[in-house]
Amino acid sequence: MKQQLPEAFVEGMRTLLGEQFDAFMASYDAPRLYGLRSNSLKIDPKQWRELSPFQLRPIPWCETGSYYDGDDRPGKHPYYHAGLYYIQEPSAMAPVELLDVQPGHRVLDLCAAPGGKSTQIAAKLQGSGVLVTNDNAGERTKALAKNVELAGVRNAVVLNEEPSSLAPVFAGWFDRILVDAPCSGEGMFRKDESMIAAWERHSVERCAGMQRDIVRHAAKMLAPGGILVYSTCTFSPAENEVQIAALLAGEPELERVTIQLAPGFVEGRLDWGQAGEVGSEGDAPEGNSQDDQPAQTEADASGEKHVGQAGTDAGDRVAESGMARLWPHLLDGEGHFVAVVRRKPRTIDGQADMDAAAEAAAVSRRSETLAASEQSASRGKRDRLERRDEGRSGRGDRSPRGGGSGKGAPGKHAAKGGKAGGVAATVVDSAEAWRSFAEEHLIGADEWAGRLVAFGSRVYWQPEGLPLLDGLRVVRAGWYLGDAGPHRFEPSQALALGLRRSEIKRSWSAGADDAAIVRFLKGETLHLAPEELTITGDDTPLKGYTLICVDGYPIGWGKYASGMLKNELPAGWRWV
Ligand SMILES: C[S@@+](CC[C@H](N)C(=O)[O-])C[C@H]1O[C@@H](n2cnc3c(N)ncnc32)[C@H](O)[C@@H]1O
Repeated sequence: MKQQLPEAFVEGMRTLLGEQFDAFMASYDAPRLYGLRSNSLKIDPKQWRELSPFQLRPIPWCETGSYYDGDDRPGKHPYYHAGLYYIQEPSAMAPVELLDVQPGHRVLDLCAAPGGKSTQIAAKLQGSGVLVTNDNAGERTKALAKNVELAGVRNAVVLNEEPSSLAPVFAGWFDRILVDAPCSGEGMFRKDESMIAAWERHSVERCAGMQRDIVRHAAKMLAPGGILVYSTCTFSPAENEVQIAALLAGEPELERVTIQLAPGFVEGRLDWGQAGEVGSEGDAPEGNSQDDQPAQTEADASGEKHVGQAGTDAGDRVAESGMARLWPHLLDGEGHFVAVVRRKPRTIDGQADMDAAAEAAAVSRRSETLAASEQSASRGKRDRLERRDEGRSGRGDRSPRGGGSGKGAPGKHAAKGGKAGGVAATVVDSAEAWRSFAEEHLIGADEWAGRLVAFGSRVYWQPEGLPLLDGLRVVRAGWYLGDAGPHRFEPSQALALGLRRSEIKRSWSAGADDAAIVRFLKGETLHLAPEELTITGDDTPLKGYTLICVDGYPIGWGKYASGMLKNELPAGWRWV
C-alpha cells in the first residue's frame, strides 16, 4: 500500500483488534481483490459460468458472485453492455444475501446509488414485486437509474429523496429494507486509497449522526414481520454495533434476527454496541476457526433462522446478535458490517404471525397483479388508456405520477411526482403511441403485469400497488419505455435492455467476438443483409426498429432499412 494510514485510525484499530492487529495490518499489503456478480434477471449462474470469457472463482457467500483476475477487464466487454453482470466488491455482495428477498416482496433500497445492491435485489425479485430504489444525492441517482436500466429491471421506481420524506408515504409498507448507509469508509482504504485522504477522526461522528437519522426513518417504513438490513463498509463500532443498539433501544417493535455466518464472517460484538466501552487489549474478533461454533439455539431449531442463506456451507455457525463483521484479514474481501433486524410479527388470532401474513399478502399481491394484467389484456386497449386519462383529470387516484429526466442521459432532472409535465391529451397520445409501437414490434406486451403511466411524452411501465408518489422527486416512475410524439414512438435504451429477445419481432444477434458488435456499441452504422435478421410473424416488415443482441442478449436498438442498420444507441450508453 502506497499511502500512509491515518495515525488515529491505526491506533483505534490496535485497541479494537488486540492480538489480531498485526494480521489486520498485513492485509493492507495483500493484493486487491476483484469481484463481479452475474445478473440472474438475464442469465442463470450456471449458464453464465459456461459463457463467461473470464477466469472466475466463486465467492462463498453469494451464489452469483465470482472473483475475477485483475488482468481481465470485464468493464470493457460486450457482455457488460448487455447487463449480464455487475462489477462489485466481493464483501459488498453480503448485505443483500442476508436480506432474504423473495419474488413478490416490496423492497426499499434507501441509500442506493450507484445501484450495486439494487441490481442484486432486483435479480432476487425476478421481476415480481416492487423495488423502490432511492438516494438523496441527485447527481448519484443518474448512475443509479442507468445501472438499474442496464440490469434490465422492469419493476423498480427510482427516487431522489430524504428518508424523512419517504417515511410518511411508505409507512409500514415494505417487506424488506436495505440501509447501506453512508459511512466513513474505513473498510475501503485498501481498495480505494483516495478514501484515506477523505477520512478524519470526526468523520466517524458525523457519519454516525447521519446513520442514526436515516435508519430511524427507515424503520418506520417496515411492515410487521418485515426485515431490515443495515450495512456499512467501515470498522468503527460507533457506525455499526452502536447504531443497532440505539435503533433497537428506540424501537421496541424491532428485534434481532439470528443469521447464518458464511465462511470467514464473524459475529458482530454486542459489547461494542455500548458506546464508550469499545476495545481493550485482547478484544479481538472471534476469528474463523471451525471450532468457533456457537451451540444451536432454540430459534434455529424452530426454523426462525431463515435469513442469511448466503449460498454457503456455513453449517450452523450463527450470530444470534444478527450482526456480522467481514474482516479483510479473515476472508477474501474488504471490511464490512451487516446487521439484520425484524419488525416483530403481529399475532393474528393468537396463532399465525405476520411473517406468514406478509407471505400471504405477497402471494395475493402477485395474483392481483396477474389478475390486473389479465383484465387489462382482455379489456379494450383504448379503454385502458382512457382510464389513465380520466385519472389524470382528477377522478380517482390513478393519476400518472412521477416523471424523470430528459431523453438519453438517465436522471437528468428529477421531477416532483404529479406536479410537473404533460396535459391529459398528451398523456393519451403518449400511451396511444406506445400501444402502436408495442403492437408492431413486441410479442406478449399486453400480458405484462403492471400498468402504463405517461408523464408528458415519457412513457413508463410501473409495478402495481405503489402508493401515490405525489410530491416526491421521481427520477424513474417505473420501467422507462420511451418517448412519444405525434404518430411516433422512440423506444428507450432501458426498454431494449429490459426485453428478452423472444419478446421482439425483429432482431439481429452476433457473437461477442464479432467485430460488428463493438462497432455497434461505438455508435457506428452497420450493413446487414436482410437474411441476417431474425423476423417473427408473417406480417412483420423488414424495415424498422430492430433489437441488437450479443449472443442473444439485447444491447440496444438499430433502425433497419434497405441493408443498412442506423445506430440508435444514445450517446451516454456507447462504448468509449
Ligand atoms: C455506501 S453508498 C451506497 C452504495 C450502494 N448501496 C451500492 O451498493 O451501490 C451510500 C449512499 O448513501 C447516500 N446517502 C447519503 N445520505 C443519505 C440520505 N440521507 N438519504 C439517502 N441516501 C443517502 C449517498 O449519496 C451514497 O450514494
